Amino acid sequence: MGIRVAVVGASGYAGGELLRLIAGHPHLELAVATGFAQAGAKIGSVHPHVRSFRDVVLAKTEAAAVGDADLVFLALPHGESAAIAAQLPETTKIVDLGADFRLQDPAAWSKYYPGAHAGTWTYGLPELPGQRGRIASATRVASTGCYAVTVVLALAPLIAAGVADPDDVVVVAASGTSGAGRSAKQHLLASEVMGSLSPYKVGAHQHVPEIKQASGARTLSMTPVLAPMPRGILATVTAKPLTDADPRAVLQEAYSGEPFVQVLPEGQWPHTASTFGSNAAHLQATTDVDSGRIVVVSAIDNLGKGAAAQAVQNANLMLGLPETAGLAVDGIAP
Ligand SMILES: NC(=O)C1=CN([C@@H]2O[C@H](COP(=O)(O)OP(=O)(O)OC[C@H]3O[C@@H](n4cnc5c(N)ncnc54)[C@H](OP(=O)(O)O)[C@@H]3O)[C@@H](O)[C@H]2O)C=CC1
Ligand SMILES: CC(=O)N[C@@H](CCC(=O)OP(=O)(O)O)C(=O)O
Repeated sequence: MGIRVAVVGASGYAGGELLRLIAGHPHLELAVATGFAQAGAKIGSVHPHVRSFRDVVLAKTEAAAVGDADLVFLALPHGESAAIAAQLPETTKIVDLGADFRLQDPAAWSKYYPGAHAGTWTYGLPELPGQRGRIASATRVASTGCYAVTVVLALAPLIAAGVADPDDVVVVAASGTSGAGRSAKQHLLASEVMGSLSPYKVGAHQHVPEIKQASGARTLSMTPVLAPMPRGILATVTAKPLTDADPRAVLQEAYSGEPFVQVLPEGQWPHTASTFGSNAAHLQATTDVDSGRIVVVSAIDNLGKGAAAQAVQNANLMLGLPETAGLAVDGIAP
């Protein structure tokens, strides 16, 4: 028998990807899946691509539904995780995919999110120095934001090495539409998105404080762009150099033993499609010949390394399983 896990918020995009990963995981078993408006529906009607659980009925999202699951994935809208988490036994392991417990600074929370700051859990990015061990011994882990993981992987080693100026970082990052969740929104209609790129939350994105907290950046401008594709994030991160070190060599050294983070061969630049369906992050770096700025391009699948696969990676560590269990390093292309 496998380790019993619950997916709370299973009817959403991140929840659906969690179900797909659990179905193929060698050690995990689905104990229960819940929905909110879609409670009572069969998984087969909500996520037709997840055949393995097609006859499982979504329970109502409430703490009681979780029962005796060993680990709970929370894939709920921001602000909804704390109430459920507070009702679960302290021994129940939880991985939260939402933002509720990511930030250390309550003032940073209040600047970008409604409601009171719920608290701070262990930050779920194993590739940060020392973080893998902290996650392995934690019972509560806050998985990273999708833009945050894309940018932090590109930036943190360069700031830690004193190579990039933490006070001069500029990010432009494009995301597929699934990053905005599944609920109907006018700006996500096919007629608004198809054949068009559009910036949004310009000058005020909620992941900026998370990126600063996790990467060591102090001043950062980020412009998100909605891209006409279902999945994927491609971030271009530029920073003022503080030394003449080769940024690519710094990233290569930082990630040489990492199973999921790959600095691509010289001359190859990341494509979002190469990461689809996987927990991979692809990076490439150079120095801009005109401005002298460091340029790093980083690509992930927002539902993979940006959400569900990252959450499973954290769960694997918390459960003492092989970190890579049930996760793909190879994407789907074209
Ligand atoms: N999409 C992404 O790329 C990423 C998402 N995340 C985070 O994961 C979480 C889920 O995101 P995503 O799957 O995209 O969102 P969706 O909008 O696709 O799904 C939201 C889920 O929450 C349920 N829900 C909606 N309203 C409530 C409510 N008031 N109380 C309880 N449950 C509710 C929905 O149930 P129902 O449909 O049955 O009403 C659904 O299961 C969010 O915190 C998001 O920020 C993190 C990283 C990336
Ligand atoms: C395209 C799009 O709208 N993306 C969302 C990503 C939000 C999200 O999912 O936030 P977390 O990763 O913090 O949970 C946005 O930019 O707000």
